[in-house]
Amino acid sequence: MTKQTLSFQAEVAQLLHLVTHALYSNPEIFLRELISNASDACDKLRFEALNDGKLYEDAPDLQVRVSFDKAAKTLTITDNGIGLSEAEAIANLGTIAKSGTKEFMGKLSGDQKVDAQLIGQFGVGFYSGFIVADKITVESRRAGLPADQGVRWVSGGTGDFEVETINRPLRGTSVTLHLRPEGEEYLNTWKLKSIIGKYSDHISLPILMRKEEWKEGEDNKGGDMVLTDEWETVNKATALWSRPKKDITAEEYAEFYKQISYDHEAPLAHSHNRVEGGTEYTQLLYIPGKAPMDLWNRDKKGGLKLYVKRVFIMDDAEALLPSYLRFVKGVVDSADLPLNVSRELLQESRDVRAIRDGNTRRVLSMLEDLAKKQKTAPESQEGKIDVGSGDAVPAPEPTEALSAEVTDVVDKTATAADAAAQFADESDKYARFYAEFGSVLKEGLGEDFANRERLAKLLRFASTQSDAVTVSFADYKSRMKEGQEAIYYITADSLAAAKNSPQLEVFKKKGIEVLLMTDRVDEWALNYLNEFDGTPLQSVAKGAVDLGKLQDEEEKKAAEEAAETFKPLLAKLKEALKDKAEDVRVTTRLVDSPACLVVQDHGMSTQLARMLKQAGQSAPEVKPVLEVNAEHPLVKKLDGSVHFHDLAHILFDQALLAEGGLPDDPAAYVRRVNALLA
Ligand SMILES: Nc1ncnc2c1ncn2[C@@H]1O[C@H](COP(=O)(O)OP(=O)(O)OP(=O)(O)O)[C@@H](O)[C@H]1O
Repeated sequence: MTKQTLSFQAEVAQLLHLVTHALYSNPEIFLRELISNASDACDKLRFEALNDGKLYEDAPDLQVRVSFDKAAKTLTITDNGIGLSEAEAIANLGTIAKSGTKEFMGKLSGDQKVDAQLIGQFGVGFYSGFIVADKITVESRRAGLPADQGVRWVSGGTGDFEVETINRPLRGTSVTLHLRPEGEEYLNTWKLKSIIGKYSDHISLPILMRKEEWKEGEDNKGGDMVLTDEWETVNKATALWSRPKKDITAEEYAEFYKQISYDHEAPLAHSHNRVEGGTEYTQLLYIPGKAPMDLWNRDKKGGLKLYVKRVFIMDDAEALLPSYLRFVKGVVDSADLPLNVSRELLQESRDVRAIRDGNTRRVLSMLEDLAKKQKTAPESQEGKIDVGSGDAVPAPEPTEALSAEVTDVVDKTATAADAAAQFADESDKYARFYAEFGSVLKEGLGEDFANRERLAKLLRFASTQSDAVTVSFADYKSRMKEGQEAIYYITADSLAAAKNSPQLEVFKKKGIEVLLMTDRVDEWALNYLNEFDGTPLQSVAKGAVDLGKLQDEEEKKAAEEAAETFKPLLAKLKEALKDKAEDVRVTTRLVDSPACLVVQDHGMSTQLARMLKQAGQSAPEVKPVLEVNAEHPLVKKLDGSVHFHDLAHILFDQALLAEGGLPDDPAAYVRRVNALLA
C-alpha cells in the first residue's frame, strides 16, 4: 500500500499537545512506558501462542532490546512480541482506546500546570515518547503475518501520522525516537541502564543493550567508551513477585506498584506471600494511598493482575477479590489454574474462590495492621508512640493457617531508626486510607457476610465527642455509660445536620455519645449490622426512644404522666396532621426543641428516602412519627389556641426543616408563619 496520511483522533491530538508543551516533571518515564508496552506485547504473544505455537516462528526467546545511534540522535526500543498489523497500528496508535485515558482527558482543566501534574500521575503510554522526541517511527509486523505485511508508522506528534506497508522479516515492533536536543542525554549507555534499573528491573523479560568497551584514543589522546556488537542483559529479568522478599527493596516494591497502578504516590502498605497447601499461589497486594478518579464508576473493573506460572493471563481479574475491595492493586500468580482460563471459568473455579478468600483475609489483616498503628486521638497520644509495638509482621490468621500454609516470603530486618521513622509515618496511614476508601469498605457489610465482624471493627465514624472520623465501635463501647445498653447513632446529610439534630438533645443532656454518620452508604450498610460485639446498634431517629436504665424513675414517671395528660391534645394533633404523620406522641428525647420526626423501628429514614428520590430512584412514601416535647412552651401553648391548626402544621414542617428536609408545600408554611408574625 502506498503511504497514507491520517489524522489523530481529537483526544490524541489534545494529549500530544499537552505531552509536548506542558512542563514534564519526570521526562525519563518515557522509557518505562515504552518498555512496558514492549513487555505487554511479548505477554500477548505468549498468551496467543498457547493455542497456536506457530506464532513463535523461529524465535521463541522473547526479549526487548534498547539501542541508540549517537550520530543519528535516535533511540530504539525493539521487541519480538505480538507486533501490529497495519490496521492495528492505525487504530491503536491513532486513537485512545483505554476508557480510563478518555476519562482522564475529560478531567483536564486547561491549566497547564495542573494538567501536567495529572499527566504525571497517569502515564500516557506510547505518547510519552514525544516528551523527548520530535518524531517517532514505529516499524512492526504482527506475529503470523508474512514479511511483506509489515507496517511503518511515522508521526511528528502534531495533528497527523503516516502509515505505509513495508517488508519486515522480523516479528514484533521497534519504536525509534528521533530525539529533541533536550533528549540527547539519553544517548548514553550508563544513563539508560540506570533508568532501566530504576523502573524496569522486575520486567520478567530480558532487556538487552549493546555492551560498551573502553577504547584508547589514537596517539594516547584520551579514550572513550564505544559500543560493541555483543548484547548483554541489563535488568534482573525475573518477575518481582517471584523473587524472595529479602532481596526486594522497599523502592522496588513501590516502583512496581506505580507501574501497575498509575499512581505516582507510594502505596500505604503491601503484603507479599506465597500461599501453600490446598491452592498454591503467590500474592502481592497493595493498599493505595489515593482513590483513582473512577472509583465510583460502576463499569470500572477492579481486581488484580492474574498470572499463571508467570505467564500473564489478564488484567483486572475481578474474581480474585470481592468488589468492595476493588481499590486493592496487585498480582496473583497461581500454580494451579489452567493457562487458558477465561473470565467465565474464573467465576466457577474452586481454586479461584480459595484465592479470593485468601486475598480478602490478607487485605483485611493489612488494614487491621494499619488501624493498630493509627494514632487514635492526636492530642491524647502525644509522646506516647511506642516504637516497639509497631510490629511489621501481621499476626498470623488462624483461619488461613488452618486451610493453608502461608510462607512470608522472607522477613526483613529494619534498624531501630528505620522502624521509628516508618512508625511515625505509619501513624496516620489508616486515617488516610479511611478518608479515601472508607465508604467502599462499608459496602462489604452487605457483601461479605463471612467477614462482617472483622469489617465492623475497621469502621470509623465521627461522634458527638469527635468531629474527626476516628471513632470505632470498640472506642465507643469503651466509653459507654453505666447502664447503657445500645450503641446510638444518627444518619444525616452532613456533619452539621447530624450534630444539631433535635434527636440528640436528650443524649447530649445525659452525656451519652452518639455516632454521627454522614456517608451516603451508612444507612444502607448499617442495615446489615444489628449489633457489635453483643451490643445492639440503635438509631436515635428510629422507633420510640428507650434509654432503659439510663432514665431514672422520676423521669419515667413524668413521661408517663405527660403521655396521659396530653392524650386529648395528641388526638387533635393526629387528626390535624393525618396526611403527614403516621402518629403523634410525647417524647423524652427532646430538651430544647418543641418537636422532631422519627420513623418506625425498621423503617427507612426520611433522609434516605429523600436521597433515593433525588437520585431518581423509587422510594417508599415514608410517613414519619411526630414527637412533641411536653415541656416546651410552644407545645404547652397549643391547647386551646385559636391558631391550633396552623401551629400544628408549623410544628411538623419545622421538625422537617430541622433534619434537612423541605415542607411539601413551602409556600403554605411561609403563609402560616407570616400570619402568626403579623
Ligand atoms: N511494542 C508494541 N507492540 C505491540 N503493540 C503495541 C506496542 N506499543 C503499543 N502498542 C499498541 O498500542 C496501544 C496503545 O499503547 P499505549 O501505551 O498508548 O496504551 P496502552 O498500552 O493500551 O495503555 P497503557 O500504556 O496506559 O497501559 C497498545 O494498547 C497496543 O495495542
